[in-house]
Amino acid sequence: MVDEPGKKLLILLVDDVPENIHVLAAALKADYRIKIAVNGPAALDLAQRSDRPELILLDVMMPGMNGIEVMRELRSRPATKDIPVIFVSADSSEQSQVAGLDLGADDYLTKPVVVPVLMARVRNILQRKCAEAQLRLAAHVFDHSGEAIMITDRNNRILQVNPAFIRLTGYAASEVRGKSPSILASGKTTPDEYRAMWHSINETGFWQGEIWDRHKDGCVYPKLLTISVVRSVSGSVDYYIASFADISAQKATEEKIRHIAHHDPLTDLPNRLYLQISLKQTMLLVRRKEEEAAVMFIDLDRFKVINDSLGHQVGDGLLIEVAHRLKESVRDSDLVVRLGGDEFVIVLTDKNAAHASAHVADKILTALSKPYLVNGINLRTTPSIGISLYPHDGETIELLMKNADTAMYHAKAVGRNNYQFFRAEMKHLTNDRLLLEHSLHEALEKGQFYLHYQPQVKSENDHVIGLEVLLRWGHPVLGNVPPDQFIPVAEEIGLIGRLGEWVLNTACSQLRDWRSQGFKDVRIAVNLSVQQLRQAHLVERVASVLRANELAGGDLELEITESAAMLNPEVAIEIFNALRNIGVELAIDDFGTGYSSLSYLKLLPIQRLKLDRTFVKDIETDPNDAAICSATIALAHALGIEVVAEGVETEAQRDYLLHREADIMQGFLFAKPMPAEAVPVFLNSPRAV
Ligand SMILES: Nc1nc2c(ncn2[C@@H]2O[C@@H]3COP(=O)(O)O[C@H]4[C@@H](O)[C@H](n5cnc6c(=O)[nH]c(N)nc65)O[C@@H]4COP(=O)(O)O[C@H]3[C@H]2O)c(=O)[nH]1
Repeated sequence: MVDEPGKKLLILLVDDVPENIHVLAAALKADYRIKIAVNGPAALDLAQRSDRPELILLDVMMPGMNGIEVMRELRSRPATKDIPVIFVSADSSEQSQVAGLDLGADDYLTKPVVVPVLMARVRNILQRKCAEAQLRLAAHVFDHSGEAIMITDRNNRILQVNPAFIRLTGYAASEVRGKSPSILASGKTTPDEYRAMWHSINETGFWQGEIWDRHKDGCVYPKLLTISVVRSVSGSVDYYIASFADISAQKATEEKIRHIAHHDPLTDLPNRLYLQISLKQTMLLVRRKEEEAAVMFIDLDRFKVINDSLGHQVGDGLLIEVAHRLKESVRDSDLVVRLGGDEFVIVLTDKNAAHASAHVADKILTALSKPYLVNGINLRTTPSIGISLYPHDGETIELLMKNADTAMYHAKAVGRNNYQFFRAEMKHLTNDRLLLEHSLHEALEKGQFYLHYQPQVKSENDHVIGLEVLLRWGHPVLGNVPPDQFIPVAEEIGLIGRLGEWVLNTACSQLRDWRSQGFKDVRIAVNLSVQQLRQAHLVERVASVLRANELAGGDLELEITESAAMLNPEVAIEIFNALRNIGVELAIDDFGTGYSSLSYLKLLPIQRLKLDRTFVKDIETDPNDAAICSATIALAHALGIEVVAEGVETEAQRDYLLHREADIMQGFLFAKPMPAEAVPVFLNSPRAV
């Protein structure tokens, strides 16, 4: 029986004499709800209804079933056995009172009832019953609480613990009774933390917080602990009540959420948010230890091309492997972060961060340039790395990141697959790149592109047999932007497909013009980007352009760089075969700079290899380059493929290549790339027989 606030307690009056009932009801009705029964059976019936009385005033002498019998019946029934009963009887003998109390009555009143006495007895019994009910409830809560509860005395010795405590700590009650709660301590909570806890308990009578305890089996676990003080009326401490719950699961969830917030889901590397937090700490630490930090920005060269042409799954697989290789290239204490896309950042600290980061950059260049096998596809990529140093290149995170990014762009601009330290004069570069991207988008519509043609001659007789088509961009502000600079950007921003198509259309229509002017024997050689190679219906598009300009397949040679062909050799073989089926000739460009696999080279249905001009350049002075040229020519001839030597500038180079039987030559020695209108003049000149 626990008081329900606002609801009066119910008393059942049992008496066969209406006057008696009247007296009792008049006395009690102001403070209690009243129900009346005029005989025993009616009393029993009302006593076990759901609206059960909290107290019964029971007359002893009644006709039929007397009060004693009613009492016995009440005590025998589970629903009514605990209802307090006061006997009200005209029999004031001691014997009768004792008999009634023996039967289990809670009190005994004699008639005529003295109202104040009646009121006091009723109040006392109800208060006592209420207190008992509350105690029962508290005991139930103590025994069945999911939280461990521990009661200690004023000296903080354990008095009582509940079953949840036993479950949670592993200790039996008998093992802890009389002991200090420090038996549970793990050693992980510091003396300072305990001091703060006791300060709060003594000052406010309450403390709540997380501490680490040790289970009896030795496991350490976190718990949320609440301690409150129970004081006596005089204010002195009687007890401390501690309740606690194991929050390992909650902690694990929190940890998981923190991990998700701070990590990149694809590679599981820390993310940008984590980098911000960690870099701040690194900067403080480095300053204290008088060291330096390096922030290395790493971007994969032409990742977009791989992603767009081979699909996101392959792109994702590549990023996971790159993340793995980056981790392998640094010490455990260095931080490797994925910013997003193909951008990674490494932060390392050292007494000499420039030296350390150069060493790491070298390792990364080697590690990331090795071949990848993703979803059964052989891939190659290289990184461009920009490095900024703290405190030298910036005192804030923003500046360090910006400068490393600028240095990375510089690494890209000077040819990719290298690393660059930030230098103040690089700052203008980022703006240039943004301007370049922006301008490229509108360059086609604004008609800023045009073509140049560079003759290719047969080595043995200088006959012009072909013209390489070279794209030019004349920007009103930037001037003539070299294709080496804008073509990679066009690839990255996804413009190369449209641009390549424009080149093919324009060059084919130009060749038709020349054909109509009587130049029958030259073909054109058009460069094809890796993205075009993967374009849907490439072969149909090429066929349709040829048809539209009344050209045969053999009038067109398509040049694909070695690295583009080897990006996915199986696909390249398939597309090359389809192009061969419509008669188009095929050449591998920049041969020697990539990583051709000979087994694939044999399978590619190509007619020509173009020996890269970097080898031709030093052919007379560098024995390595000379050896590469000779070997390439021999290899190509063994496979029945012609060799075009690029960048021939001197007679000596020409003689050397002629001697090594290079089939075709191209270079400034014969002619520089020229506008379309200069071509007929050149073709008619006595040199180009
Ligand atoms: N130093 C020297 N250079 C010589 C000599 N003879 C020719 N060259 C240059 O060598 C490059 C030959 O083109 P590439 O290897 O296909 O290399 C090309 C090609 O990869 C790319 N490119 C040009 N036009 C296009 C195009 O329409 N589509 C695509 N996808 N790429 C293109 O841009 C690259 C650079 O083109 P360019 O700057 O026009 O540079 C041209 C040409 O001007 C020489 O004797 N000495």
